[in-house]
Amino acid sequence: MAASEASGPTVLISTGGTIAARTTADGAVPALAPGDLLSATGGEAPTGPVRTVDLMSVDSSAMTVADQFAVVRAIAEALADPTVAGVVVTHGTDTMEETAFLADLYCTDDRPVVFTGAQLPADHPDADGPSNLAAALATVHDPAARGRGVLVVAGGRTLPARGLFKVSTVDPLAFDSVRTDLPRPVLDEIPVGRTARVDMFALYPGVSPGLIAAAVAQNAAGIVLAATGSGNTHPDIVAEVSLAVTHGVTVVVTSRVPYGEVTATYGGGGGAVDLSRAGAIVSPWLRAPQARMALIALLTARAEPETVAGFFHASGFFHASGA
Ligand SMILES: NC(=O)C[C@H](N)C(=O)O
Repeated sequence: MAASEASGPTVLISTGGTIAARTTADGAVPALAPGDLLSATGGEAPTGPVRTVDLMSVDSSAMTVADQFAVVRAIAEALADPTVAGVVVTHGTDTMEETAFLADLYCTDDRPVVFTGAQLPADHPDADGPSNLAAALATVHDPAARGRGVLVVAGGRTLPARGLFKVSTVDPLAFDSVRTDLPRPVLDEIPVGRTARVDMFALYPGVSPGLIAAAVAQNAAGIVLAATGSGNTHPDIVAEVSLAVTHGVTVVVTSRVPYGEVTATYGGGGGAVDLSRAGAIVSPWLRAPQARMALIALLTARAEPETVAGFFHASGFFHASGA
């Protein structure tokens, strides 16, 4: 999309979350419509015209995969209008790393797509939502935001969706990134209808291998393991992974550690070397929540294990052999 064509409105898609929440006797719940969110910014940013889409009103921790794909489709529908300058999505922060990443997986348009949210409800005296939304709307008009895929704006910080994770339950600086220059392999068709089931487990000392067997028995198409350290676990888990792969389940290994590359370094029966030999695919940078969204998208498109492996390989950096 040429910059000159996109001089029309920004589309603001609201989905709920704390940015839209009011405090009630039963806890904070999303209640505000996108128009209310806009008025709360008090015209703080020079944003140009804004067209609103009231897509849903949910706490992001309660989002379904169908909801997440609905957000991705709403972004695509907004960008189908060539005059639209860009898109802002308001979303709960709990699972923003997942939905923003899912949107980034299908993002081939140069126009900015910016997610934002808040840590404090809209009726809190220090509510951070209005300034976050104003910053997100301003980002749409920032030439430096073009062609970068989906961005996330919170607490005065702008980060790419790919590699993002939530780092604080309450601090306005809600997010950090495993690294901000990750390659962005993209997928071409946003699926409609039923999506593949992918389960995700964190591994720990004494973890029961039965967890993996249960996922296989319940017909999971894929499993993502947030293993310890650089992708390691107990040999009994490796044995279950091997069985799962034999049953046609695609297994991806990542780490429960927030920073650093996940690599097949360790052996000893339970290391990432052993998991790889058992047929698991190593995700070098994308951590479990984002690796799971990628695996859902790939398996819904009926990707073969080689294609899945190719995606995760392309999501990392080339290492010369022996390096
Ligand atoms: N700060 C937030 O937005 C948290 C909220 N539970 C949500 O994710 O919807």
